[in-house]
Amino acid sequence: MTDNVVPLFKDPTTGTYTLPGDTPETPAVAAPDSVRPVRRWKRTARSLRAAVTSEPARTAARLVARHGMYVLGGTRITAKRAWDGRTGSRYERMIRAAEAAGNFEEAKEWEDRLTRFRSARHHRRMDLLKAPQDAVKSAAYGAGLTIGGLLLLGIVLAIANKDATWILAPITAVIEAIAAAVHVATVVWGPAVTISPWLGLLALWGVGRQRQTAPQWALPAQQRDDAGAPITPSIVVTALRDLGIAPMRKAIKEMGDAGAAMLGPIRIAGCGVEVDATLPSGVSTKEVQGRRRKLAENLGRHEHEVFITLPAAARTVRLWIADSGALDEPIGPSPLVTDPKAAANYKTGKAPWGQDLRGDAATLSLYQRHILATGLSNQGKTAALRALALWLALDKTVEFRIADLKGVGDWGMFDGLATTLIQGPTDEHVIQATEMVEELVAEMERRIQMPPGTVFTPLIGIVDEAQVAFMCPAVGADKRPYGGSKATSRYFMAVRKIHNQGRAVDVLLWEGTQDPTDQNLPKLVREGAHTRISLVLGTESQARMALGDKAVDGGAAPHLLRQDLDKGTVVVASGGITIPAGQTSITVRTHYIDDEQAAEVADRAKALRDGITTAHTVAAADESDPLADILTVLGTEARVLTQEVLKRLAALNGKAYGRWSFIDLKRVLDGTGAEPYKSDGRMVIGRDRITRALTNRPEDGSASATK
Ligand SMILES: Nc1ncnc2c1ncn2[C@@H]1O[C@H](COP(=O)(O)OP(=O)(O)OP(=O)(O)O)[C@@H](O)[C@H]1O
Repeated sequence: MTDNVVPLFKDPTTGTYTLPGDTPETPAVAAPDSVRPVRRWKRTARSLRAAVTSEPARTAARLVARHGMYVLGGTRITAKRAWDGRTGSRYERMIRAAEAAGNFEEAKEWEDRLTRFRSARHHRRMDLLKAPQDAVKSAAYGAGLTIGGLLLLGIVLAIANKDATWILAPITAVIEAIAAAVHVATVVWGPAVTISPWLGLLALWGVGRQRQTAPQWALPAQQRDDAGAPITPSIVVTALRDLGIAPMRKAIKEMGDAGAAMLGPIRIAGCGVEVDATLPSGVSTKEVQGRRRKLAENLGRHEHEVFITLPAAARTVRLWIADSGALDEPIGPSPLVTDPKAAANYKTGKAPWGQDLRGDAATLSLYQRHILATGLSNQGKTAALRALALWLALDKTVEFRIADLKGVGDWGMFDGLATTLIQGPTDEHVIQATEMVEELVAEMERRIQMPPGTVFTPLIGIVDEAQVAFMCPAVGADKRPYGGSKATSRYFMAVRKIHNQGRAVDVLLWEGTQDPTDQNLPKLVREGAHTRISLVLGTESQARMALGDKAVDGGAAPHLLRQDLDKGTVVVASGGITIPAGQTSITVRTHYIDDEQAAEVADRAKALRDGITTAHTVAAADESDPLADILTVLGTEARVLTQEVLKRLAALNGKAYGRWSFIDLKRVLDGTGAEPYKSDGRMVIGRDRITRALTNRPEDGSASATK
């Protein structure tokens, strides 16, 4: 019950109402007088508090504090400047700053300057001792010369006017001028004495305002919110000072205003700025890297908007700080989509893949490099890998064999472009993918045995969702498992062989894999790739698996990308991309090529090639039908060179035809009426003849290659 409510009680006998403590003889004393002041006090305090904490009052308080602090700060700065100008304290401060930054050479230079300043000051002071005599002498000479000069002028005027009174006229004029000046001064003096302190105050306020000496809380609302504010040297130094690294804080405090000497120039770099900071001795680059979030917050940015890398210079961190929100803006479409004439060259070209953080085009060379692309699910791994394949497909010499172990059609546009396209997630698909990779091994071994100097066409094997293969429990008839990472594991061993020897003969493997662990992405496989790409990952240990220790120690941090927000942003460690000196990786925002656009680019790539027939399974060697397979590989062409037929047969079924030569081709075609013949001086096989031979073949004539 509150103090304002007084309970009444009904007397059952009289029916009247009484106050508590009322008796007929002693009426209840009215509420004590003391109650009232207490209530009033409370009310007054409450309204006072409301008035003081109201927004207009706060704004007024801020205004007063702000301008007061400008004057105080301006006074402090002006006094300091005056003190600096008259003493050697500026030099001493620079010496301390250079020492704190560990730059002893610079400290020595400042010390020399201090010595020179002191000796010059000493000379000035000694000169000052003789100054009064000199001043008296100079005044006497000056007065004598002036009076003499004026007299001379008067004499000349007197002669000219033929009137002796002119002799003193110049002196009289000067005396009158001085009298007038004194009169003016006496009139002005009073107001000047009144106004000058205010002018002085205004000047101090101006200095304080210019140097922003008011505390943050005293600023107007729109200036108080410094999130996304432009980056200045003072913001960077303050952010570093407040990182919570004691030696850094101490060193920067000692440096005072000279703290900005730690920084290189702040350069515009794409949608942000870049600045190198040389750390004071006793502070390691790793410590700064480990406090990325705090640094970002101190800079008024989100964590993902600040990147810390290590440039070539020792004890230096390179900060790239995005303009606020700029990283959330999409980058433009891929040149592959916008330029219908885009071309590719496997050996000399670079895939136009995206933009680095500086906003420069990021291009990747795919020449003789195995690729590993890793990331959490649904973050753009397939799209990033596919964009590379689409560019490379525009070089018609490149052959693709693809196994997509997710199989929802992400690689469907390669049907009619790749020679093999396996799509599906089951063990059966893994078995086929394994056989496809084993065929790549067979082709690689065949190429290795060719005479030195032989030029090979690029053969790219792609296994997307490769973790499915490593985790496959299926075991073959020979008791060898398809998955796993044992010495008997078929997929693992085939990948290892290609990693070890494929590069030199242009048999390359690109793998896309999800959420890496030691089980679904064995160490040896991770390290066999020359180009390692990572989208966002869950942990630093996964980042190490994806990109290697060296890249992560050098600042690569895919685990700090934002899941679902940074789709398509990759961290790349590769010799195929230009990485700034000293860095071990680079962050690239890739262009997104959606399924429809991918199909258009693939159609352009198909138009460069002669009707490729894509095999959707890997045929077993003992099931092959050479005549039918020859017809398949001829596609829509009327005649094809025998060498080309052999190549296509090997691609179609490496096990059956991988080691075939012209003799084998001739053997199966002898007596069929479709034997190789000469056209324009070169041996070819004709499509019509093969079709006829197949039509005329007796029912049991589908002899296999091995029969
Ligand atoms: N470069 C990009 N920019 C913007 N969004 C992208 C980019 N790449 C991919 N995405 C988006 O991410 C989605 C998933 O892409 P993608 O299928 O390539 O991911 P993934 O990592 O391969 O997925 P999964 O793990 O399921 O195979 C796409 O549908 C698209 O919306």
